[in-house]
Amino acid sequence: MRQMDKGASRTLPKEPSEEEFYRALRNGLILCNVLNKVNPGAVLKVVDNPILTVQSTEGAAQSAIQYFENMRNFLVAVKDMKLLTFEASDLEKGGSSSKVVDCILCLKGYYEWKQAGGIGVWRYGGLVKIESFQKGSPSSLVGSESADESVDESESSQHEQVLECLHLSSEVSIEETKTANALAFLFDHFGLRLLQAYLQEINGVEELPLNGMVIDSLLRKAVKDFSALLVSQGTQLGLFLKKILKGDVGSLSKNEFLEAISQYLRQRASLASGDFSRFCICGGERETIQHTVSNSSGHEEVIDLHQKQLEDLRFYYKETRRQVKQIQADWEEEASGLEQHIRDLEVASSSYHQVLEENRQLYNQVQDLKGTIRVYCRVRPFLRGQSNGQSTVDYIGENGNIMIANPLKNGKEARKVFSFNKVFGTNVTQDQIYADTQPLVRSVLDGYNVCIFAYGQTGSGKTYTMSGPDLTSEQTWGVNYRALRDLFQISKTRGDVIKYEVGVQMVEIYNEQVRDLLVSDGSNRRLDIRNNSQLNGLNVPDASWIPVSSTQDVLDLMRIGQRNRAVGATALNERSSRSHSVLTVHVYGKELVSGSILKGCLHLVDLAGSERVDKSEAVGERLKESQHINRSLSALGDVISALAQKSPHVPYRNSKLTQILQDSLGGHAKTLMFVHINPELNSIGETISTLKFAERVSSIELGAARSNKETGEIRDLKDEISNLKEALERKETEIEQIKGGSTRSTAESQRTRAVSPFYVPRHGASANLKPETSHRPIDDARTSETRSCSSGKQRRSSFPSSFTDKETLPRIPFPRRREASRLHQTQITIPSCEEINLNR
Ligand SMILES: Nc1ncnc2c1ncn2[C@@H]1O[C@H](COP(=O)(O)OP(=O)(O)OP(=O)(O)O)[C@@H](O)[C@H]1O
Repeated sequence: MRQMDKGASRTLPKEPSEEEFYRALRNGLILCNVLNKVNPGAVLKVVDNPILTVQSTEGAAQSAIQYFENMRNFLVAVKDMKLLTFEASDLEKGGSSSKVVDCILCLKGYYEWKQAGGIGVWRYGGLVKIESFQKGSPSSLVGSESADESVDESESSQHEQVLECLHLSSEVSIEETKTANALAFLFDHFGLRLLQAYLQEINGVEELPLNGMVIDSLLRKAVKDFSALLVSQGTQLGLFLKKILKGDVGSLSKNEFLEAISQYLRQRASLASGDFSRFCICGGERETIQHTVSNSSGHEEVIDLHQKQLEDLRFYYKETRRQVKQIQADWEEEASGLEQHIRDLEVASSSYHQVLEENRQLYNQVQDLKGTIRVYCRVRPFLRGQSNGQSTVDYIGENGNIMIANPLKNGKEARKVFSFNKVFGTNVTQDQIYADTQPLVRSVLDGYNVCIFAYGQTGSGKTYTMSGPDLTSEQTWGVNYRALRDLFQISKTRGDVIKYEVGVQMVEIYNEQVRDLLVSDGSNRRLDIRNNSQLNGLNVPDASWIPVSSTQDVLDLMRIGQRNRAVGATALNERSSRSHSVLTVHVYGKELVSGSILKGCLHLVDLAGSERVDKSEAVGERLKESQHINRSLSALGDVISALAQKSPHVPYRNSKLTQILQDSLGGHAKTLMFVHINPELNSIGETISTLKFAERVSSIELGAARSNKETGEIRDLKDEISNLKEALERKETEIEQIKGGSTRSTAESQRTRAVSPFYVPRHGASANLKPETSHRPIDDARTSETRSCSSGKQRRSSFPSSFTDKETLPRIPFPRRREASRLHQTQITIPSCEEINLNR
């Protein structure tokens, strides 16, 4: 339409929307002009002044009328030409747009037929049929001509026309049936061919089971693709066919036309040789056909050439495909190789960790044999609000190394590496910390003495490790609670073999004074420390010794301890960090079959902050506290140094702290120190001195730890000795009586001995006993009957009741136990028979 009417190219956009298309057609101007091109003079009067007429309302109405004229004239003319037509309302909203399009396409087809010479019969759809123009007749339609002239025709000619019409309509219906059949056949043929081609072309369909659903979707896809192809190729097919008609020949007979098509198809078929993707009608050129017809030998050459090229292409394609497959296979092989390699590495790394762990355990065993103090270092995380701080901990190795970076120093001094048994980073949980401590704690039940103490500057996390931040949450419990819980659990599981009793003491050392933290009467008495006495295994015998049998008992006691400490705290300002707290767990066990006695002791020590006085800038009471702390910690340092140098004199007595820990540091105990560091930059000085101290501690060798176990055999030997002694004494008494002397009874001559199965007299107290038995308990748990002392009074033991005769030694309830334990301070010397004789 744009080509045929210049006005249309202005008002009708190149690719109009449906709305734009109808708006351009509504005034009928384009349609009339186009129709006059197709059939000159078809519309005699065309209204053509749209812009001027919209100037006023009156003008607009007038122009609407004129436009209506245009549309009416167009529709009448089209109807007269016996072409497809439509209603004016079809151009409005809701009208039948397909009728408008049909009309225009019909007009177009008619025009093209006319342009091609108007030969033969032209048909459009099943409704329009127009016969060729008679020579010399004006370029108007036969249909319309005959319609115009029909009025003047005679009746016979009318009759002929009716017959002709009937004949034509029957011809049309036959043709239509034939066309429908041909189309159906073609569709079957093409449909199946299409499906065939699809199945051959689509890769991967071999693996796909062809069920009804797959066939449906394949068919749908084939039909869709084919429809798209028909639409896109349809126009070009039309042009190609018209070219055949239009060419040099001008017009062809039906047979010639069909022959030309067949010839073209044959050529294309041989060219395409099965490659359907190249089979495209639009590639066909009339010239080529004609050239081919006239010059078939040249054509064969071209075909040969093309076929060769095609073969080459096929070969390259196959080769490329093979190469791609090869590369794919190589990649797969390489990937599986890499996978295997990664798996090997994983295995290697896991066995590396295993070996590392084994090494660590072996190392710990060697350390145990040497009696080296075990040192674990724990790094406190940055606290809330300090998260952006620069950490002085540069690196933590898996083998117990820690590297401290000092940004204030250069060169060698900028980085220092320290080695310990283990270093725990900031993200380590309380559970993990205890897991490494557990074996040590458990050995208490086998009769070992164990000491675990926490060292580090104020705020570095000592209390966090030993007690935990929150008593109410089991997850955050520190070593103290976990250790006791563990001891209870194991003692329960061993219940059939060993009978255990567990008791605890809790003291603090504040300003070089030892205070009982488990007192219930609020007394604040100074307590003495007894070393080497091993009276009941209690180093501070005056401190309350409370039996515990469950974790709840421990929690209750801890609360009492904390309360007693807190009392001090209000008076003395954050006392907790200014005093050393010592929780001592005593474990007594008796093997039910052998009768052996196990006696273990666990010290859990939370030391006061280790910072220097000058740094804390303390004055007054604080200064005094700091001086005491410093003194006790430096006494600890001196003890450590003396032990490290294996010096003959170790200055334990220089502080209460070292006195309490004497058995753990110098005896045959297992000792573990948790050294804590604060990663903040302003603590770097303290951090370095703390770690240096800890390294010195880790170098001390105490000698292999020894279990405090007294076997049944030893006890039997002791019984025997005691029986022999008694028999000897009886003999001596008899001799004396015979000599006519004394009337003193045997009972009177006996001196009271300690009643505890765990009692060990001070050095030299029983000098006349054989050396190997002089340090051993001289009484027997099985004969725990109290013996009368010189004053004739009965004394009672505060030891676990299960080891004493219950009839003669009732269990002493808390808090009377404390008083009872005090009784044992009285040193009772037991002279030998020789001594008795000498005295006499
Ligand atoms: N491993 C840790 N994870 C999380 N917070 C910690 C850790 N260690 C310590 N803290 C926190 O750091 C603060 C100081 O810890 P803590 O009181 O245990 O230090 P301290 O060395 O016992 O101090 P003081 O010498 O004054 O008794 C507390 O708020 C504690 O909760």
